[in-house]
Amino acid sequence: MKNSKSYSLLEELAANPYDLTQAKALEGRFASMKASVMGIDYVYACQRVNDDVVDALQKLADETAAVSQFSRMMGGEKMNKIDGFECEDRQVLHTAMRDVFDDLPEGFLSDTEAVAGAKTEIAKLKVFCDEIENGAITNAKGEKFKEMILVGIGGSDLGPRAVYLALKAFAVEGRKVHFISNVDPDDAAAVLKDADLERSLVCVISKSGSTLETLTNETLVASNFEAAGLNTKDHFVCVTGKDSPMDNPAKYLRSFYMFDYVGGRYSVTSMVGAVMLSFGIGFDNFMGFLRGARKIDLNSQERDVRKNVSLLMALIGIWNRNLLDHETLAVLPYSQALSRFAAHLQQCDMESNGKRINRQGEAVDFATGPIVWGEPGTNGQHAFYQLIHQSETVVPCDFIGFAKSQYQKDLDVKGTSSQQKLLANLIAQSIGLATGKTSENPNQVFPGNRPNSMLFAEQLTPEVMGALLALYENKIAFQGFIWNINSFDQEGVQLGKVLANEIIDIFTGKDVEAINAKEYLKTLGL
Ligand SMILES: O=P(O)(O)OC[C@H]1O[C@](O)(CO)[C@@H](O)[C@@H]1O
Repeated sequence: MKNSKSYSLLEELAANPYDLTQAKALEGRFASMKASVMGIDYVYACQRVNDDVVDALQKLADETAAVSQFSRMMGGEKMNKIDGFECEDRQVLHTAMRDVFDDLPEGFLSDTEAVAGAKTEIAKLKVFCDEIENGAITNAKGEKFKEMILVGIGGSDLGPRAVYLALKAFAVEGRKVHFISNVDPDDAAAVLKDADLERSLVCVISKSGSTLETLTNETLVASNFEAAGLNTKDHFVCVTGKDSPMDNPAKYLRSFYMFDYVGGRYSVTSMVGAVMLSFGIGFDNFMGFLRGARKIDLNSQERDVRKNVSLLMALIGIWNRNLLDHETLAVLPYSQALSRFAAHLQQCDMESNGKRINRQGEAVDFATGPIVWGEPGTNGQHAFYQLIHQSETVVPCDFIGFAKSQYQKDLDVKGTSSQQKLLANLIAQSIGLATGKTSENPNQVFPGNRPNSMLFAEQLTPEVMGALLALYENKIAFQGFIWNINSFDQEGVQLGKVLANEIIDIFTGKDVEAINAKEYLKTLGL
């Protein structure tokens, strides 16, 4: 990236970025600095960019063939690899999981085999959902299932949980979903205390079928079912990779598959999210969610950066990270339903782009993925916004908002509804961070020039949620393509797993060297 012509141009432009604090700085920018897709507006008026910067970013996208790389990924080219080194060496086809609507425009790429695999699993799922609905599948007493406990961690928990919470307003009447992820026994204990086991399905999710936390929790939950006199085969379904250690259909009421070309953190639109979401919010709503994601995948193949929203988000992220040197990105949804969305994006982005070598195995000479974090507004305003407004650290922010609430249950208090109050705060924060405020009192000076964007839609529906998810997934992929890093492996989490297993061996009395671990345990009295 750094030796491209467009990057030199961007460096020149970055010496004097657009000053959002000057008089009338925002005038006329809201209408012109907006890209829209599926009724979702991405407003970047409060970013430190002008048309010259956006043009240079377009050149960077062109020079790095970002869109072509994305299309080739969708077509099944192996994108998960490091040339010349041992690596996963795989295709990256989470987009095929939503390429199931027979809507391929001419000239667009698709991987027919992966699409066929996705369709097969969706068809199996539809049958399963109907059987639960019409009572063909029940508990031993012939009663219908009304709860589901999802057991999984990382990509097998964060995304599905974030989306379920986002769409809980659309829950099937009388149904509930619980989540167990942490190997902390209190996580499972708290859920099992509240769940009606007799009327519960358990959905165990692990792509590898070998994740310590998930296997431990599966056994723990199963022991509770057995203690209650329930046969786990009547209640447990699994989602796993074909031929993984968990691929044992005889053990489960139903087995669904995900594929090695779908990365864990990109798996929400595969069976990983599908089984639970179809149970919790209904099969049709799940398909609406998929449709939203699919529409964004198609938009992501648009060359013009002012029309390709994911690409624009990616490039503005690169401007902030590499040219303006901002280390983090706060995702701030003004929607309680999106309470776990930032946590999901944290994994999706940081596990993907927290890398320091390129796809040829050489060290990169620039920063890659930002630290991603966030909480819903207005709650966050009363917690960490002080730092965002007035500290030395500049934190770029992505605001997310909706014109209408989901439940449409609101009350006018002192002339405005709660939704209006929420929106007033959202817009106020975006402007305030950008423009800042002068004062005679140094303690009341707001420096401004805190870059932020806004993603805004009419209402958080299943389709809009699918779109939001794909906007960020594709943004992350675009950044990886432009940085020339592999966004699809996660070697960085392996070391911790190996070391934890060594310590588990110490606990079980095995003879391992692990001197540091032994001393550490002794200090802690363990
Ligand atoms: O689905 P699995 O194989 O249990 O993996 C769970 C998670 O563990 C990781 O491999 C690393 O934490 C994630 O990438 C993945 O989402």
